Amino acid sequence: MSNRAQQPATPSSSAATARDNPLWLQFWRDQRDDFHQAAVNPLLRRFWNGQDLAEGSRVFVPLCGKSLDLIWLLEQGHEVIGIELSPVAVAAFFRENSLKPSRRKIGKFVAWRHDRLTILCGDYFSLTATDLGTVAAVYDRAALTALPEEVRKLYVAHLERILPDTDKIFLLTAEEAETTETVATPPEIAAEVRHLYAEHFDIELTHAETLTEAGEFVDYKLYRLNAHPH
Ligand SMILES: C[S@@+](CC[C@H](N)C(=O)[O-])C[C@H]1O[C@@H](n2cnc3c(N)ncnc32)[C@H](O)[C@@H]1O
Repeated sequence: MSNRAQQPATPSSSAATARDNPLWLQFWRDQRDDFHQAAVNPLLRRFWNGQDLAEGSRVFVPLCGKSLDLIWLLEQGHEVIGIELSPVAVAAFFRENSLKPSRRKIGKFVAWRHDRLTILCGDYFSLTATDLGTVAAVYDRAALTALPEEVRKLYVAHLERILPDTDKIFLLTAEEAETTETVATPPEIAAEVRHLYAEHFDIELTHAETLTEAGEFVDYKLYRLNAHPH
């Protein structure tokens, strides 16, 4: 599964995420945030309600950037906790949305808070279950796919460690369409998604669409992952 379509500015592959962190920090300092969406993700708007979460449920948004999806999730009545490496991104999020957060050091993170929203600023791979607390669902847009392919397995393993009781993941991916695909080819679960999640989750491909971007075909897919019964 390629990550190119979702965020073309991804740092080059590296076996350890820590080695990519300086690159992400530099992207934000240089305002190279072309992965940022100027509007709420349309698939989130269209399909989130099917998650069937209780009013006020807590939602985790890993690698959240300054996504407007955080605001939309708050508007649905959720408590939201994001994690983002770059303080430039976190500061931009609050400034651009005219919110005045409090800031407090928690373990290896700085917690920026406003009302029902917390963004922990720091490295996802340092996050503990205690830092995070209980969450009902995960919203992943360009988080898994932001990471080098060899690190994605570690990302999923870490997610399972810090969220042992979370049953639901709403996963959005974008990948370059295979040149062999034809309109008649039914959309399929990407082999990598199956490989990463199938051991612990039932995987449903809820929606797929192919769009043309800069002359290339890009497959957008929405997966709902539901943990196997404990
Ligand atoms: C492709 S962007 C996606 C941001 C957001 N999910 C969105 O939809 O706009 C990936 C984000 O992950 C952040 N990031 C990368 N590695 C991280 C890490 N190890 N811990 C926390 N955040 C990280 C980057 O700074 C960047 O903002």
